[in-house]
Amino acid sequence: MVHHQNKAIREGDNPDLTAERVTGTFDTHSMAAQIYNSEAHARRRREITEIIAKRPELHDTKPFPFMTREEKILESSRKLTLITKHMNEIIEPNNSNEMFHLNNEVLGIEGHPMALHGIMFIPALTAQASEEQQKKWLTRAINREIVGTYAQTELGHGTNLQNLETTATYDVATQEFVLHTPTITGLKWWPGNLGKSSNYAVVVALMFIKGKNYGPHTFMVPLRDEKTHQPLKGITIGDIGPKIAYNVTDNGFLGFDHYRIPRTNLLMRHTRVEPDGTYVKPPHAKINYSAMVHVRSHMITGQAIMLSYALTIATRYSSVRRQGQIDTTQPEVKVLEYQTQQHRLFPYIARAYAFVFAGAETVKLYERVLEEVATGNVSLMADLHALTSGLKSVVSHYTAQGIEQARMACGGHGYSQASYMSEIFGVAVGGCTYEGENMVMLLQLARYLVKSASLVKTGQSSKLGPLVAYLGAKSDSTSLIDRTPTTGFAEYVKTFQHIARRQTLKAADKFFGLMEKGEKRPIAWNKSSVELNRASRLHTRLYIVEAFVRRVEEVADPRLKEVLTDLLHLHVNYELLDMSTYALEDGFVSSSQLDYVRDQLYFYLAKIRPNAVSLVDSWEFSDQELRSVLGRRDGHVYENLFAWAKASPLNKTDVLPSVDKYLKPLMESARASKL
Ligand SMILES: CCCCCCCCCCCCCCCCCCC/C=C/C(=O)SCCNC(=O)CCNC(=O)[C@H](O)C(C)(C)COP(=O)(O)OP(=O)(O)OC[C@H]1O[C@@H](n2cnc3c(N)ncnc32)[C@H](O)[C@@H]1OP(=O)(O)O
Ligand SMILES: Cc1cc2nc3c(=O)[nH]c(=O)nc-3n(C[C@H](O)[C@H](O)[C@H](O)COP(=O)(O)OP(=O)(O)OC[C@H]3O[C@@H](n4cnc5c(N)ncnc54)[C@H](O)[C@@H]3O)c2cc1C
Repeated sequence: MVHHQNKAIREGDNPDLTAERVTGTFDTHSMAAQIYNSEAHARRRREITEIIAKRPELHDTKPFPFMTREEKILESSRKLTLITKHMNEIIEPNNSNEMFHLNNEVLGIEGHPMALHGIMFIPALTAQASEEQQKKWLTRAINREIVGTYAQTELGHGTNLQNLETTATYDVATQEFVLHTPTITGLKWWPGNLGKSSNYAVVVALMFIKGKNYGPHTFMVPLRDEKTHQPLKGITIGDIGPKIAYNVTDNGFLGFDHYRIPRTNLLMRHTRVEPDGTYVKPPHAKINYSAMVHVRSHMITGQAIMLSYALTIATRYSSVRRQGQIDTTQPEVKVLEYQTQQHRLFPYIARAYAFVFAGAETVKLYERVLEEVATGNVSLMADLHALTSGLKSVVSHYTAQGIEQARMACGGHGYSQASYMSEIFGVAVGGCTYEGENMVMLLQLARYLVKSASLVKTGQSSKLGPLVAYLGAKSDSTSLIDRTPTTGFAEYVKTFQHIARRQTLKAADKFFGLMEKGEKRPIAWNKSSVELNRASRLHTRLYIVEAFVRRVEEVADPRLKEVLTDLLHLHVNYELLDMSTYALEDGFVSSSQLDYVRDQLYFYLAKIRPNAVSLVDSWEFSDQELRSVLGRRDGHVYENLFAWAKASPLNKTDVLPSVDKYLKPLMESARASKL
């Protein structure tokens, strides 16, 4: 067997796809180590994939699109039970990265009965429960003796947490909190796995002590009997019905009727209520929002992975799909040869890499903040909140757009559920809403930016944090892109900094100006909010570019460095063109400079072309994980599309009951009336 740089090559594959892999200039295992941020993790992913490949009981019994929701939940529970039983044979104990991969392979992205247990319930208990409480609940949760979720959002309120309606009123006499849902709109609504699976939840409720509202607090609440799984008395609970996607997760509703829990079920790591009702406040007012920050920090990587699923499917398929000619004297080309197809896919391949690099930095910062907060140091919480608010919004927005572009790049077959594109899109686009609606979270970042702008305007730039230090720097008068003989990334970064700084200062000026004219602060804020959110997006996109630059600078392997540098070139040119209005409006970049940027973009589309398949193969998704007929590693698309269609439940019989019952009589009566 010939040794190839692209490790996805196998004998018997579609030769069109093999031809693409042979042109790859770098080792895909080494690139996987960049993507997954360590050689060891990339290797472990492959090992886990191999273990699963050898265990048919962990495979899907039929394609997900052919199952009903009930069947999917049953199938997912079956596999969840198996992986729980055999967890220690497959992954390292308590390794959340390995667990994430195991879940994606075996259970898939549509969710499962313990999705929220791992991503929010355990993190909430870890960060917010006292040691004593952790002894009582956390070990049981980790052992899966109990199943939990995070119940915050209500029918009437998701964004505005101060106006939640669920109350937890302290009863000094019994030392209990009384949980109550006063109205329909106060029903908890949306929490994942609340509907049918969980028997506990970390519930967010407004805490009242002696008539005073202390705002949202988190409580550990038993919901269902541990033996019978029946709802406990005082609890109304159920599933909210099918959603756009993510339907294996039973998002639920929950109401309380004067439901009592002990005082000690308030999560008390940072906040306390003494038996007599004395309130001990936390070191930071938002410390109990940590489970949200946990998801926001990790979902950047999750989104990058879902974008790459779609790009892997579309890029592989574009290498085996032949349609039309470029040179009419030549045979039909692979659709990947079209510049429009490359322009549709390659900038998103670059974005997916940019997002995963930014995601790794975010998780690192999150872990640092988590450690510091545990020792009482809350100084970085605001920075982390601002960064994750911006990143979750920008990354989920472009991920959804990229997946939709990838779907359209697959033509008609992209519209078939055999592509799995609609599910990937549906799951990913949820990220624009959950963990804070994107506009709302951009406005959270904007608060931080406006404070920073105010420091700049009052001559206190030295106080700016590292993420916003550029706001205090002076711009060159014009961009130096194409004005220096060796235009490099530094000129692009300075241009993005200029654009983000100008928009931030302009939006802040608008806001401050309105207040100077007498507008009340919240009115001035609302009237400036579109401009403020533009600033947040530009700031975040600058951060993503910088994270990409930092990573490329670190890479030692020259072959990897070269292709990642190509991708970075593509990224900065594409991004600049995409935000060119901002660059042009104050003349910082001229139209002739933009022509250069455009030429560079086309140059790098062509340069990346031979590496396109290797760049998506490097994410090392198995066929089981991708669940897409179009995205198959071996490229044998057509025969498998036919097999997939034949397996459709509708094809079990030649004549459907609907035909017997309605269409046949209809046609017969139409024929009869003609006689
Ligand atoms: C397990 C690990 C695996 C590792 C492997 C890696 C792989 C990748 C993992 C992939 C993960 C994919 C996950 C997909 C799973 C899908 C599951 C979906 C689950 C969804 C769950 C939910 O949606 S839970 C509900 C979420 N809800 C929200 O987000 C609500 C949004 N609203 C808010 O957050 C708040 O209301 C608010 C922030 C908008 C306002 O809060 P509040 O009203 O209290 O604010 P104030 O106006 O009083 O104060 C503002 C002030 O507070 C500061 N602040 C706010 N939040 C924070 C914070 N968290 N930290 C620090 N500071 C904060 C804010 O900055 C303001 O400060 P000022 O100084 O006043 O400006
Ligand atoms: C797939 C999925 C899973 C979820 N899982 C959970 C879970 O496990 N647990 C849980 O508790 N919740 C969960 N949620 C709920 C989710 O967190 C909320 O839906 C989300 O925070 C948005 O809140 P909302 O629905 O109240 O939107 P709204 O706030 O009603 O948003 C509607 C519109 O109003 C705008 N808007 C609202 N407030 C402002 C403002 N202040 N300024 C400007 N514009 C504003 C928004 O931008 C948006 O355009 C989930 C949601 C989804 C879709």
